[in-house]
Amino acid sequence: MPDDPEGGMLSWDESVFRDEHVFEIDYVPETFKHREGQMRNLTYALRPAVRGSRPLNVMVRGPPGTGKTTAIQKLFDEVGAQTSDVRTIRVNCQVNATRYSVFSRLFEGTFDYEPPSSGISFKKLFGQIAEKLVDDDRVLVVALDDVNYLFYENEASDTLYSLLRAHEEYPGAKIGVVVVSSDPALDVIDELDSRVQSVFRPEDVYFPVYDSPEIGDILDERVTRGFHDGVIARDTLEHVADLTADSGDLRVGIDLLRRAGLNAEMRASRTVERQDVDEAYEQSKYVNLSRSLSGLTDTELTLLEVIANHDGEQAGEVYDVFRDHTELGYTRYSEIVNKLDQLSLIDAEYTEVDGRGRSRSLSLSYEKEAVLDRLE
Ligand SMILES: Nc1ncnc2c1ncn2[C@@H]1O[C@H](COP(=O)(O)OP(=O)(O)OP(=O)(O)O)[C@@H](O)[C@H]1O
Repeated sequence: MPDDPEGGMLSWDESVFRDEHVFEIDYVPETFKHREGQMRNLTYALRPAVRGSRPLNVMVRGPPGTGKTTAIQKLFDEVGAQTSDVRTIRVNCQVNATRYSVFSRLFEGTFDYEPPSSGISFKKLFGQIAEKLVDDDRVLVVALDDVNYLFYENEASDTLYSLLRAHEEYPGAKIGVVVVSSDPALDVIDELDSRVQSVFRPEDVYFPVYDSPEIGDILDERVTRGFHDGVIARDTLEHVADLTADSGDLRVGIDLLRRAGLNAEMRASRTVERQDVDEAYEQSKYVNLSRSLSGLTDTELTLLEVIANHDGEQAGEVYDVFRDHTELGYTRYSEIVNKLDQLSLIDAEYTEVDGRGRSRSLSLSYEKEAVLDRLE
């Protein structure tokens, strides 16, 4: 309860925050600790591009919230500072999950305007990007961030094939690819068609989860920039680091700091206490869930809701309910089930059903209320 004698919240011009923006999702940190080795390997792979040659392809892997996207952003900034002869484009495959949509994004990055909305063929789209590259004598480095989403949609092989063999159709086109996967269960190379495997031999760069001391160290810098002096005590920050280490996702910690700060303000306190952190954790522990949900289509969300209300039932029974909401056939339904499973939103486990052989039972990976609350 308020520990301010006046009661109520801190007044509008009082705040625990010096700069709340450093806790926002799109903030690119000034320093990037504990990733020196990864940055070195990435720089090594891209160095040829700065000299005008095709760079080495790279496969970046690691669980969510381990700094992969940040590394790419830092690296692309550094390349941009060196030369304007390399074009670097990061594609978020959660948003651009088909080959056509990846290339639309590349078109936009190349020409600074979107491709015609009336639609042009993939071949034309590709041709214009490649010709521009050759005309400008530039090297293109494409980062396919969260590439696992291309696999869920069965678009990964076609997309990579087009990028990796561009120089055959468009002589002089120099393209390097950095694929970034955050799905530990996905064997990227293994899942590609053999025609892609034969041309894709990437350098491997791995991002392990940060341990608690590393998390504390990284968050300490946000605290210094984001909060006024003395707002959060050392042992409270260590508590934040420990909670974050449980999930391994640094996003949890950043979200925790922000929410804990807001909770402190709500109590009209100028300091963030352990209770603020613990209350905040009830929301922050779901940042990954919220992020996964934000990338789903309406149909996928509908199916997830049906599964939430029929937790643990057989796939066939769930489909009967789902069919009341959509026109989709069973094949497409199974594909969506697979995607939700790969995203670790559900567990689709094969079980024996009496007299009917094997069937999958579908159960939620999170508490039902946590999912339903976020679907509203
Ligand atoms: N070493 C670091 N120093 C400072 N901030 C970091 C560091 N590593 C990660 N972050 C921060 O943690 C958050 C998550 O990092 P990032 O988006 O790079 O992770 P990711 O591995 O790409 O995650 P995902 O696989 O889910 O896309 C970002 O807000 C980023 O600023």
